[in-house]
Amino acid sequence: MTTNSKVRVAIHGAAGRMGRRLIALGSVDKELSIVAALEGADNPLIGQDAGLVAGVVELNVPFGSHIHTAVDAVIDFSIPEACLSIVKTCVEKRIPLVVATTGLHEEEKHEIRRAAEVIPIVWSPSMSTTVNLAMKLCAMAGTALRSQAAGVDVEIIERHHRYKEDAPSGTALKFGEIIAGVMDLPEAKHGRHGMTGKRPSTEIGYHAVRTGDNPGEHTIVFGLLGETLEVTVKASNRDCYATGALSAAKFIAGKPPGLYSMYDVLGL
Ligand SMILES: NC(=O)C1=CN([C@@H]2O[C@H](COP(=O)(O)OP(=O)(O)OC[C@H]3O[C@@H](n4cnc5c(N)ncnc54)[C@H](OP(=O)(O)O)[C@@H]3O)[C@@H](O)[C@H]2O)C=CC1
Ligand SMILES: O=C(O)C1=N[C@H](C(=O)O)C[C@H](O)C1
Repeated sequence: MTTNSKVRVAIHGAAGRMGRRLIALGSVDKELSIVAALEGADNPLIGQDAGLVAGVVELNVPFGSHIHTAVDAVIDFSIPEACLSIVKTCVEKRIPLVVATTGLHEEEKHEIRRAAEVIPIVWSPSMSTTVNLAMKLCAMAGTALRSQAAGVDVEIIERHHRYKEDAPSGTALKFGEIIAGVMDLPEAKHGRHGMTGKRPSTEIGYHAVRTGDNPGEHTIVFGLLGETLEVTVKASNRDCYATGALSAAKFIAGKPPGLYSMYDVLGL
């Protein structure tokens, strides 16, 4: 299934911010080889060498819009519509897949779950080790604090670069889902404005900040009366997501069909 025991990886959304870091870091990873760099058919970089565009050596891998070679895993960092299209391709070709794209609607998420009945998929809104560890810590905090007599207010604040198109981040929503599950907080409140009234005890508040080139920060606030716990995790560049996704590709190649998380990849 692999050539010279290297995992053959295709990057989908390869010319994007994340795609370029995946090409750059993947090109120096001895355990894998980047064999395809996929973009939309009308992308102006089609035909150009992915390594040169990513700022590393020539890889002899031109940007293209279809998979023409043997591939052990695809990594997707694109946009929701394109993500669903590569999910379909991977199902047809029975290729293991890593899904990192966020901003998916419920129906699109449902398609990913259905695809995982046929192919193995790692699906996570954050490939970062410290973000996934912070999720574990927040599950622990939520469990420990859920029966506080005076109540606990959970607010999630995320900061990202000005180019980000979805809000709140997929990671913020995942933090919320995990905490809602352990603390039984069924309502989501996205920002506040005007005469909002007293804060209900049943909600999680989400706040999305968009500034400059921030590669991603999340702060989860557990507010009690008299004291506050905050869990903060910050990326200083995108390589934490790229290295996590490359590890996920190595993990998923050759696995049986099913839905896997970064907890599985990282052994958390
Ligand atoms: N799970 C995680 O750890 C992380 C997830 N993300 C998520 O990954 C996604 C991408 O982020 P980022 O790299 O910053 O975004 P970019 O906009 O920089 O990259 C997206 C890329 O996808 C390309 N694309 C558009 N249509 C298609 C298509 N039909 N087929 C193939 N490629 C296509 C875009 O091309 P074009 O410019 O021509 O439209 C672009 O190059 C976002 O959803 C983001 O939230 C980001 C970081 C970490
Ligand atoms: O768009 C980004 O940049 C990021 N998106 C992901 C998300 O929405 O959670 C992960 C990371 O925070 C960077």
